[in-house]
Amino acid sequence: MAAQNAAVDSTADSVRDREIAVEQTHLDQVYRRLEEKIHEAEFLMNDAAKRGQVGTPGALAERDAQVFRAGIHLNRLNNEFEDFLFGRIDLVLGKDGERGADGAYTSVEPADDAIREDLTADIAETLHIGRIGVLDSDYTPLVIDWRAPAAAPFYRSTPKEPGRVVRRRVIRSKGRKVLGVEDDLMRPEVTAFQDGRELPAIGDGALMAALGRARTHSMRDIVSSIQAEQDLVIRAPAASVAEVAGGPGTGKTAVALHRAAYLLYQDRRRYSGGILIVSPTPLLVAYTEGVLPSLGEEGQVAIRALGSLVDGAEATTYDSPAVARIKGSSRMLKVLRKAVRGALELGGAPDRLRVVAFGRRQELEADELNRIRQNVLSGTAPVNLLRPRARKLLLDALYAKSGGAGRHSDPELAAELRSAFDEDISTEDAFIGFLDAWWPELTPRTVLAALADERHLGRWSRRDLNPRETRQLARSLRRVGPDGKGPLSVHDVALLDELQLLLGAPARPKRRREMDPLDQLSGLEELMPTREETQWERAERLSAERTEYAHVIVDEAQDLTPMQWRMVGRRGRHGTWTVVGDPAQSSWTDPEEAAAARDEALGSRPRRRFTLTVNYRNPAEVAEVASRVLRLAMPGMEPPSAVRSTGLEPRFTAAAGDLGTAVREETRRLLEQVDGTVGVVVAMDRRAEAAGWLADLGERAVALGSLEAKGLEYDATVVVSPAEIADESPAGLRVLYVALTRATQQLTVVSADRDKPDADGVPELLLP
Ligand SMILES: Nc1ncnc2c1ncn2[C@@H]1O[C@H](COP(=O)(O)OP(=O)(O)OP(=O)(O)O)[C@@H](O)[C@H]1O
Repeated sequence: MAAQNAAVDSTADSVRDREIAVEQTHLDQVYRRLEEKIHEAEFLMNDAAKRGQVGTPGALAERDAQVFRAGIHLNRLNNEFEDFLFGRIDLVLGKDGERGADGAYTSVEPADDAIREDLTADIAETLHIGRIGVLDSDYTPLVIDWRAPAAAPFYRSTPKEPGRVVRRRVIRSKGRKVLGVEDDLMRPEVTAFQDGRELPAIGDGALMAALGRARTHSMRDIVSSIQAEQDLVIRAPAASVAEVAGGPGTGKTAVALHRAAYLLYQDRRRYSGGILIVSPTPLLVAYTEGVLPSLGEEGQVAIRALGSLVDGAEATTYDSPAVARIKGSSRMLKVLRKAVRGALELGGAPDRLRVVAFGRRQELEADELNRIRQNVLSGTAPVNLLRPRARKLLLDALYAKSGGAGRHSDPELAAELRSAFDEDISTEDAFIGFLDAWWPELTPRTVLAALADERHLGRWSRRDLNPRETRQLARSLRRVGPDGKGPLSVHDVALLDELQLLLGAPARPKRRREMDPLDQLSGLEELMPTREETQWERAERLSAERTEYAHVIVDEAQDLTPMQWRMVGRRGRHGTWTVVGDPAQSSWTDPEEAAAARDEALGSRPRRRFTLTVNYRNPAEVAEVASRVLRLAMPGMEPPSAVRSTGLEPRFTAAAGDLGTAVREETRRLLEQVDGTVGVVVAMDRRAEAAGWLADLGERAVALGSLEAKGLEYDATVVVSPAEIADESPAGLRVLYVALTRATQQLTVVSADRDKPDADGVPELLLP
């Protein structure tokens, strides 16, 4: 019997080896073609460099453009050289037998006679799928870009709805070497033939192999194993708003990133306006940053944390939940509106204006000045932009007092007199000094600093915040210092953005440019690089200055506060949107207020809703423990179904003495058991302490505050004192749900006394 099994194994091995060799031959052919293309690009670069020596402005511009294009080309090819061919589908003949622009048959359904009555069929087409498309010199497709319509069956086909696909294959390769293949049969009942030989099926499927891999500190793309329900979202038309809901681990972040790459592929011109991906934390940005380059997309997509959305501001701290709740609430809008007006009067605004006009002293008293200020402020324009109007009304009032208005009946002479008067006064030092103090140019940071004074804030917030909230808010803003340049919190950044809008951009001094002969040619300026700036620098500068995007993708959307929705909304006023989130993971306490702000940001655009239902991250054993908290946090809400099981039950331990020692021990144990990362999730207040606990355990172990764990995942996690996390804020149970759903393999829960663990160490909150 053993001998018979060995024979079967060796036959299987030889079929596998043969299939690997088949794919290797194809990959070799693709690399040969890629090398040819790289030579072409290099030739372009050299040719362009030669033109540069000619030196006329036209030749210079052409050179720049060519170098730019060839550079991108080369860069993409080099980047995608690693592991770029990952899939293959074998298909039977399509219904109409027609081919599309990429050379592949277009029909999704099989021809009537494609599968014979005896359930045999011939493979009519084999397509290889990769990160970019590669055509052979005769334009036959060697590799189809994963985003091309012809690649859709690779993702969409299921045994239930196979379409033309008989076999789907995932190819694993490293560099130029094919390492393995994993096949799924979409029509297991059919025996298919290719070149007279029966089509074999190898391996246990690619998805499980991908899910079981150890995690590092960077997210991987899922391009070789996107599932059908995810593919529907990735390829959804971008006409309006795609709203994607799904529990933890259903691939929302992965889908959002792949969608960005897909949209760019579909319509690069339309999305030249840029795609913005908004992430809740810098940790999640760092975690996901590598995915788009691995999909061949860089440059057009900006991934920004909520705390880095405003240029020149970078959030480095977190507010307590109570303060976050105040700063995030839409009530702040009214407070800020009053603050920008009120801030004008701070800094010792003079209560009298004295100037000399036409040789006589003119004065405006406090009540007149006040009337003028109120009159100007009755306008809705941003406060800094109202300054010219304030100046004009001051001059009007002074002119009226001077009696100049009645001096000439001739309108022309009267106008001349008035203009001489205005010029006389507005160049006077006393007037200039007065205006600067009485209507200062405000910056968002100075107003934010002004809010830190409880007396001032009390005046502006009287109707909208209670005295306790006012005190808490003022105290928290003291951190930003008198000039507003101190450390900012994530929620401060949304306030700064709102203030920027309410104040209007302060007039920036224009950058001086050297004289350029091309400046005389109208219209060319936009096309031509200036002397001080290369095309590359210019592209970088434009993307840094960009504040509006063609498409905005919001990840972890359930967490945006109303003020953050306003900030993000402004960045996609004219764009289309993809919004992904899970209400059960929301750390925001007032979901209705946030929903209203979200509706306002998304406007009346039609919405398409999608739901993702399968948890690819957590083993069933971990998901079951997390679902106990979901029941408490969101009664009636169904968790997604976990796709795999490890047989490893989560471990519960009650810290007998020092909590730190227990956590350290558990972390050390897990580090021995998994190859990848271990995340230790603690209440926000314990972050620094927890970092100390893990100090010498190496880079694979990371301590995180509960809010920082958003969107991340680790091979194993240690969740420390569930009760402490749950008690942190009114949304604490949902935050705990997030913490419990980070593990891809193992979960350990360490309880403290307040968790009231039972005899087995299971904390009260996690009892079945
Ligand atoms: N089709 C897939 N093939 C392979 N891996 C997948 C697939 N879909 C999701 N994953 C993996 O599952 C994990 C969870 O994905 P992701 O982080 O995108 O989920 P999420 O819905 O954003 O989770 P959360 O709401 O908890 O942040 C990741 O490791 C991701 O790579």
